[in-house]
Amino acid sequence: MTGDKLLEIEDLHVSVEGRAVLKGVSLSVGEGEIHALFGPNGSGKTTLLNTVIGFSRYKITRGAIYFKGRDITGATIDERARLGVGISFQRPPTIKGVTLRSLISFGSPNLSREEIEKTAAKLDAEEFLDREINAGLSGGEMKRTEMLQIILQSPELVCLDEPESGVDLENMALIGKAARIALGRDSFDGAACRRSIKSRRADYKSGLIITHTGQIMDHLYVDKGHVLMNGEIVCSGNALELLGEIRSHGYTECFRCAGCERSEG
Ligand SMILES: Nc1ncnc2c1ncn2[C@@H]1O[C@H](COP(=O)(O)OP(=O)(O)OP(=O)(O)O)[C@@H](O)[C@H]1O
Repeated sequence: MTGDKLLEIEDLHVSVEGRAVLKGVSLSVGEGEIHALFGPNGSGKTTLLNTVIGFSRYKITRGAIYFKGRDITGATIDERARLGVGISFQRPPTIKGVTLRSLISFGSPNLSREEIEKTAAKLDAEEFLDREINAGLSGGEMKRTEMLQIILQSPELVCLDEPESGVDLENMALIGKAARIALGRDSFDGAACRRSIKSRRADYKSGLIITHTGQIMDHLYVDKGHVLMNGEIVCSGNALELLGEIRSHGYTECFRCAGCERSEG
């Protein structure tokens, strides 16, 4: 374990409903780094994020997860949230009888009403604060409320599961800005941009982002990418290069390439 690693995943095997989904994933995210996760449908990307978050239905059968040097493999979802792990879901659930405002206040009791409303207004999400969580919201509206929650929660590790899904092109710029803010790269008033790169870096949060289209990468510099296939990371490297390869040759080529490397190694 090195001091600058925020998240370290070692040989992670995970089963969901008795089915082995992750089969030996190892990955580490340094402090202030953003990593992208690519992979075909059903390869295990959401399973990986939800396991890091700590949902109990994802059973870790082998391996370990460390956060800030601490073994959190057996920690509950609440303990992990308190330590600084946060997520914006791909398909957030509808929660009847609970308003978004009360959920935010429950998770972050120190936030003032004004702070919540000001941030919601910036994300064009004010009108959703007093509605039941995600009830009747469009895909894009849900993403805005998810980004609102993660900005206000301000976790040290920001996990985003397909932030662009269901978002139109105009709103994508807003989601991109919200992602930059959640990751400590920007602020609503632009103040962050006026500081030196060195002083800004101190505010950087770490991120693990699932993306199919890579659209979020038009708005955010991603340090590293990983391709997950059939529950294993088959390739890691420069995120933009990987995305380019996937766009040009598809995942079949990743699988073939990984097979070559294994037989060569
Ligand atoms: N609760 C569950 N019960 C049974 N199988 C599950 C459950 N959750 C996930 N799986 C299975 O685990 C596999 C991986 O699913 P996961 O959602 O992690 O994939 P993904 O890479 O995120 O896919 P996508 O790109 O389509 O979102 C899939 O085959 C899925 O059907």
